[in-house]
Amino acid sequence: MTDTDIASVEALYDSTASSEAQSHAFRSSEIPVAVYGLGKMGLPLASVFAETSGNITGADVDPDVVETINNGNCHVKREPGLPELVDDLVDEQALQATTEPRNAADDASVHVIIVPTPITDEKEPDLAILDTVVEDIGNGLDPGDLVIVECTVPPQTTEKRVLPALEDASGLSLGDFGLAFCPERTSSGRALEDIRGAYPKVVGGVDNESTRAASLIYEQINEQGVLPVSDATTAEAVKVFEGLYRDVNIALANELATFTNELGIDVNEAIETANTQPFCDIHDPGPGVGGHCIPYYPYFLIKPFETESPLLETARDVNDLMPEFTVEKVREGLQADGKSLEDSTVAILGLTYRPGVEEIRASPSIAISELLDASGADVYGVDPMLDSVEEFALEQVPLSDLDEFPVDALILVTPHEDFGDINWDDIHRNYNSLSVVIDGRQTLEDDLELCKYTIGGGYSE
Ligand SMILES: NC(=O)c1ccc[n+]([C@@H]2O[C@H](COP(=O)([O-])OP(=O)(O)OC[C@H]3O[C@@H](n4cnc5c(N)ncnc54)[C@H](O)[C@@H]3O)[C@@H](O)[C@H]2O)c1
Ligand SMILES: CC(=O)N[C@@H]1[C@@H](OP(=O)(O)OP(=O)(O)OC[C@H]2O[C@@H](n3ccc(=O)[nH]c3=O)[C@H](O)[C@@H]2O)O[C@H](CO)[C@@H](O)[C@@H]1O
Repeated sequence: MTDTDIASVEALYDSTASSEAQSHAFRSSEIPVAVYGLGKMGLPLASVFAETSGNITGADVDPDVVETINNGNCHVKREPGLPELVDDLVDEQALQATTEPRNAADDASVHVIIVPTPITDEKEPDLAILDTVVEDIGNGLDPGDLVIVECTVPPQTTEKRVLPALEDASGLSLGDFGLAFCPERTSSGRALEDIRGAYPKVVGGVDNESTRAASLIYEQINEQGVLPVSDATTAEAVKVFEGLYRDVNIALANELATFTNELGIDVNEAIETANTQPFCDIHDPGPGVGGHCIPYYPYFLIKPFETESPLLETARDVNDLMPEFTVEKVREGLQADGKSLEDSTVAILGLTYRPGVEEIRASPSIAISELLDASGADVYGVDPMLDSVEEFALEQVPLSDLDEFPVDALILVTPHEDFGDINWDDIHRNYNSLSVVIDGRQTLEDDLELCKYTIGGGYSE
C-alpha cells in the first residue's frame, strides 16, 4: 500500500484506492461519518462507528440529546456498556453531536440514517422525518459520498424515494455517489453486542459499487461480517419480513391463548412442549404487542402495495384485541368476587411496551388503561422507568404507595426487573380488597395465595 494510495482516500464510493487502503483510511479517521438520529438505536450505532473509525458526527434535532452527548453523558437507558463508551469516545473526540444535520452532511462522506419511521393515525407509513434528513444530506452531498439507510422502511423506499430525492437535492446522479439499505436488526438492551456482531450485517446497494463500499465499512464494524443481498429492496424486505414473522407468530400464540378456558388446559404448557420440536417456534401470548417496530412494520406492506395481505391484517387484529381480552379477564375475576368493574380500582404494573425499555409507543398498557377508564374503574399505573404518563388514562403511583389504595385488581402487563422484588404474600395480606391478579407475561409463581389469571395459562387453582 503506497503513501499515495492512503493519502488519496477521503471517500469510499468509486474509490480507485485498494480495498486495503480504503479500510485503513476508514479505521484511521480519514473518512468523516455522520449518523443522523441519536436515539435508542442511533447512539449505540454512532458509538460503535466511532470506536472503529474515530471520526463520527452524530446529528439530532433534539438539543437536549446533543448537549447530553457532548457532555460525555448517555440519555439511552439500560444499554450495557453504552454510558462508559460514550464518555470515552467524546473525551477522545471520536464522537461529537450537533443539532445541525445539514452541517454534518457538508462535512461527511459517509451518511448513516437511523431516525424514526413511524406510522400515521391512519396506519400509513410516515416517512416525513426520513425525507427531512435525506434533504439535508442531499444538500451536502459530494461525489464519492455513500448514503446508508439503517432505519426500517417499506420495501422500495431506498430506490424509489431516497435515491431521486438525493439526486434532486444534490444535482448529482447515482454513480457519482452511492446508496445502500443496511437494516438495524438489534434490540434495545443488547444494542452494542448486536451492532458489534451478534449476527452478520445485511447490505443491499442500489448498485454494485454501493454494496461493495457499504460492505467494506460493515466488515470493519461487525465481527460476523456482512450478508450482501441482490439490491436495496431485498435488504428492506429482509428487515420487514423479520418483523412480520414475529407479529404473525405472536398473533398465533395469542389466539391459542384464548382457547385456554374452553380446552381446560394450560395453553402455555402446551406451547412450551410443542416448541421442543425443532420446527416449532410458537411465541408467547400476552396482553398486546407494543413498540414502534413490530406493530408498525406490517403496515409497511399492507398500505403501500396493492397485493392483498389478509394474514398480516388478521394478525394485527388478533394482537390489537389482546388489551380487550385482558380487560375482560379483569371483569370476569371481579364478577367472580361479586364486584363490578365500574365500581372497582385497578392497578397496571408496567406501562412501557416491554421490560427495561423506556418506550411507550403502542404499549398495551395504553389501550388497557383506556378500556378500564371507559368502563368507569379507577385506574392507577406503576412504572419505574416513566416520569410522565400523560398518554395513559390513569394516575401514576409509586409501587411503594400502591397498598394505600383499595386495589381490587392488579394487571402485570410489563414485568420490569424492579417488580421482581414484589413480595406477593405481602400483597395478599396487605391488599385485602384484591380479588384478582392478571399475569400478562407468565411471570408470577403458580403457588400464590390469591386468585390469578395467566394469559395462556388460565386461572390458578
Ligand atoms: N428501537 C429498536 O429496538 C429498533 C431496532 C431496530 C431498528 N429500529 C429502527 O431504528 C429507527 C430509529 O429507532 P429508535 O428506537 O432509535 O428511535 P428513537 O425514537 O429512540 O430515536 C430517534 C432519534 O431521532 C431523532 N430525530 C428525529 N428527527 C430527526 C431529524 N430530522 N434529524 C436527526 N435526528 C432526528 C430524535 O430526536 C431521536 O433522538 C426506526 O426506524 C426503527 O424502526 C429500532
Ligand atoms: C424480529 C425481531 O425479533 N425484532 C426485534 C423487535 O424488538 P422489539 O424491541 O420491538 O421487541 P419485541 O421483543 O419484538 O416485542 C414487541 C412486543 O411484542 C410483545 N411480545 C414479544 C414476543 C412474544 O413472544 N410475545 C409478545 O407479546 C412484547 O411484549 C412487546 O410488547 O423489533 C426490533 C426492531 O425491528 C428488532 O431489531 C428486534 O430484533
